[in-house]
Amino acid sequence: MSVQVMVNGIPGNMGRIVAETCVARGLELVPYSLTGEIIVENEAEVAGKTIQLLKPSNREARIGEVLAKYPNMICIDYTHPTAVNDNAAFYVKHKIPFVMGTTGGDREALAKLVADANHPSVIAPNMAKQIVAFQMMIEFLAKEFPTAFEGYKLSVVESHQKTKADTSGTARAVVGTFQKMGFDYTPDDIEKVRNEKEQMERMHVPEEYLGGHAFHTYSLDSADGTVHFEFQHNVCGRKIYAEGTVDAVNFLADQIAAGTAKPFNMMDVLRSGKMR
Ligand SMILES: NC(=O)C1=CN([C@@H]2O[C@H](COP(=O)(O)OP(=O)(O)OC[C@H]3O[C@@H](n4cnc5c(N)ncnc54)[C@H](OP(=O)(O)O)[C@@H]3O)[C@@H](O)[C@H]2O)C=CC1
Ligand SMILES: O=C(O)C1=N[C@H](C(=O)O)C[C@H](O)C1
Repeated sequence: MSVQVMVNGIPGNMGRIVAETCVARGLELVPYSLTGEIIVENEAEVAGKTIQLLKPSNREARIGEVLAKYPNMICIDYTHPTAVNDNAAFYVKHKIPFVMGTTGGDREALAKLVADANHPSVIAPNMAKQIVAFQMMIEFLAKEFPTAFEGYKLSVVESHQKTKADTSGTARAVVGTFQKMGFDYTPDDIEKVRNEKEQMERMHVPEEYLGGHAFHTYSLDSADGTVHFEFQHNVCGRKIYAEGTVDAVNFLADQIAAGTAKPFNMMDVLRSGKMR
């Protein structure tokens, strides 16, 4: 039996591509989606299906009908940083397993919510396999060689499409790991580039990807300026995250079937060998 998924955040950019990727990889797309209050339409055409859009104001009244038809569905959330905690509380309340790709919100409260309920979930600010591997590499550095870059100066710059609502959740998470190495640097210090001219001229974002890209550079410089390290991940488009999201859904479905589901992150998914 194929896994049933409700993709929330349609008709947004990630919602659309994730829904298409779910269908392409053989998952059953549930024809409902949680959306924002200001969306005027009640339906959207995605992946060859008509998707009914449920707003924060009517989702409580409608979710019973959705769960009656799709009792085993898994939700995928690509909505808005302001919706993260509220949506997660909704999934926990209705006992719906979920994969949360949306960044921002109160991440500590989110982690506490799922931990207290031992709720089946995968939460991560980045679903791209190779970026998750990079995050694990930096975690390894922090654990095994925390003083390797002692005295160095950290700087982080990220560029995303100008419509992005928040600072990169990935950069925030990586900065959290650098903090474990003693760097006096906070997520507020991350430099955001949202000006398209600067994105092309300084960050070298190809023009055709101004509407969807994620460029990150983490620089480490020795105190005397003679040594420079640079870690960079530059993604054009969004396909890589959509593929990782489907991997996360399949992983979570396996855990549920085995009776071992609990809160996970993408590092757990990568470790499982389930990422394509
Ligand atoms: N984990 C990962 O690998 C990745 C994470 N992301 C994250 O995913 C999120 C979405 O990105 P993106 O698709 O580009 O953003 P978009 O703005 O294109 O789409 C977001 C959609 O969510 C809707 N929305 C707003 N509020 C709610 C709500 N309360 N409930 C449900 N839907 C709502 C928006 O509607 P409206 O326009 O009316 O507000 C919009 O349709 C961001 O946080 C982004 O950082 C993105 C890529 C990869
Ligand atoms: O909004 C995006 O586009 C992205 N959001 C995620 C983040 O904030 O880290 C992941 C990736 O950078 C794309």
